[in-house]
Amino acid sequence: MRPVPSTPPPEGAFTGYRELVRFARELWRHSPRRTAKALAFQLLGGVTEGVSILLLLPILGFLEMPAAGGGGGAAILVPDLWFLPGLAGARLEFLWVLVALVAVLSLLAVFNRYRTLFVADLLQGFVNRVRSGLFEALARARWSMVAHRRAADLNHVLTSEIDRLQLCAVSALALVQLGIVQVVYLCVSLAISPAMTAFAGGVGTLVLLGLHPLRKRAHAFGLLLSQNRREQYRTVTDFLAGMKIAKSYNVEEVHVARLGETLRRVQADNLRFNRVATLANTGFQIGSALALAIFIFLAVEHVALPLAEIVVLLLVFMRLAPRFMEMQVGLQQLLSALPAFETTRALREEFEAEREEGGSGPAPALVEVLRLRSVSFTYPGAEGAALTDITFDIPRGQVTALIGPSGAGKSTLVDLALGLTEPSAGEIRVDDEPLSRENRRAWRARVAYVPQEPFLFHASIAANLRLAHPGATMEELRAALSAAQALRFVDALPEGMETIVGDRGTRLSGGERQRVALARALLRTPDLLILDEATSALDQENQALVAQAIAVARGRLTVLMIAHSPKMIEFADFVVALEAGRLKETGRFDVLARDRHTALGRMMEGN
Ligand SMILES: Nc1ncnc2c1ncn2[C@@H]1O[C@H](COP(=O)(O)OP(=O)(O)OP(=O)(O)O)[C@@H](O)[C@H]1O
Repeated sequence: MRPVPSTPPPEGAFTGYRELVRFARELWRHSPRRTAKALAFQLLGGVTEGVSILLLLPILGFLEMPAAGGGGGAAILVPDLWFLPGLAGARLEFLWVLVALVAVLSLLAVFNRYRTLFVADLLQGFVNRVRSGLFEALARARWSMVAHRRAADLNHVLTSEIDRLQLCAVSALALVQLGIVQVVYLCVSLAISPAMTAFAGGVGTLVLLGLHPLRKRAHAFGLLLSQNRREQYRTVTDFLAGMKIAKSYNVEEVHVARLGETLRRVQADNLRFNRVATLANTGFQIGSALALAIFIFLAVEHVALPLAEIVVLLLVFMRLAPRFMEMQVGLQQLLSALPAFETTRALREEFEAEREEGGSGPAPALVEVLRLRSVSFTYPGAEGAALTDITFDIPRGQVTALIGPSGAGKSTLVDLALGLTEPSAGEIRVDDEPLSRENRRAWRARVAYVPQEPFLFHASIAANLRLAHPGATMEELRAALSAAQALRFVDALPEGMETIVGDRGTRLSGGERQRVALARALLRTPDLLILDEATSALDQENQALVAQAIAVARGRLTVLMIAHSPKMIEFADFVVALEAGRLKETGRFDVLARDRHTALGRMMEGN
């Protein structure tokens, strides 16, 4: 199938050079001392590479004057050049010159190896720092800021986009060295013939300036590449997350086709970009061949330089010309990778602006009651409020059941009580202390949460439990498992507590996962235990057992649980019923359940 290129990103002002400056500043800030050392190495590398060509001068001089000095064996005369003061006309043993050449080039090779290792380590450190900086900013950002982002997009920036930064940094340092080598070559060639140097330098500079539109295209291509890669990540992540569903519906091919389409688009974009880039390269090669011919003509016919100097100038020119092209290619490469830096930087700034404060101060302690007062909440970008004017109390040591139809706002309310999000209006108070930006993180340390679909890490059951309490003893782990009605099944596993639960806990059944997650929450001995339909995957018998476990802890444990089944609701002390984001009724379970005019009463009666 013929690849179809993507629609280019909307034409905006070219920002590539500004980004380049920002990138250079960021690289410098990473480690000024080591970056300065790397630049010094590049300088030294550039100078030595440039100067090594000077060694050719005496050898070429020998070619021109082999018999100079007569009968003295293989010796050469040093030509009269300003950068070899006092040596003009001196006799040098040919063999020694060759030895010096080998020695210098060997030293250069050793130095280059050291420099390569140093620069690679510096750049890896830089990339690591950017990656961990972004990861940290993401980890510390407020939940509401992170929740609406697609995991695939974050994964894309944290992995693929940041990997492209390495290319940015390598290209930037290579450009610095290229620039230095270029200057050295220009100096060498200036010493030999200022006129010819002006000619070569002028042609190169004009070509570089003329190729600006191509650099602009490279930058636009970089933006496209970011878009395409993000699409690839979305396709792959969606497929992996829903592989079971895809297989059960026999729609694997849809995902394969979607990825294929993205990959073909990437290929088409690359082809389109490479066509333009290589066209410039070809043009440049033809142009430089033409310039070279003019150069030789001028050197021979008008400037009448000696043969050795013409040969050196030719060498210099033939090294200078492709380097202008290399500079262009390097700049293109850098500009096409720079959008990755911009994406990373912008995302990090966004997260840092939404950094969650607090956490180090004392957490508000739940002594008597958690109060919700006129709480409303609207999701960012949503038209209507998910919760409106909710007021009720969650008394300490009691079990409060949150009930209501799907979409009533139960999970939204749980996120607020958990301190993950903040009310758009109204407030939540732990006793008399309002939950605020400053203490919300610290409050979460006192809350344990068991979600609808509990997440277990790919580790042992013991390691998963110790996330909640790293220093817990084996006895404490067993007690928590026992309270969550999970000890019996864990003991029956061949490796018991050391059993690895698989990716996201897939080696356990849904009910087993929920009970391990409940044990993890209990291990924390929280002020508030929040269960988001945490018993939904349990059978009747286990539901009753968990309900019993929670009932036993009544008085010690404050529980807020989203519940649907009457089995779970009936052991609650208080019930809060929501409907369409509003409080429908609230009160003691026994009072509401007895009243046929209440939603709970009708629900329990129908049971
Ligand atoms: N991230 C979100 N962005 C925008 N709207 C949302 C978001 N999450 C939930 N909503 C909306 O807020 C309302 C309440 O949703 P919520 O998940 O709290 O309901 P729920 O009572 O927990 O439902 P269920 O019992 O089905 O889980 C719904 O109308 C839902 O569409």
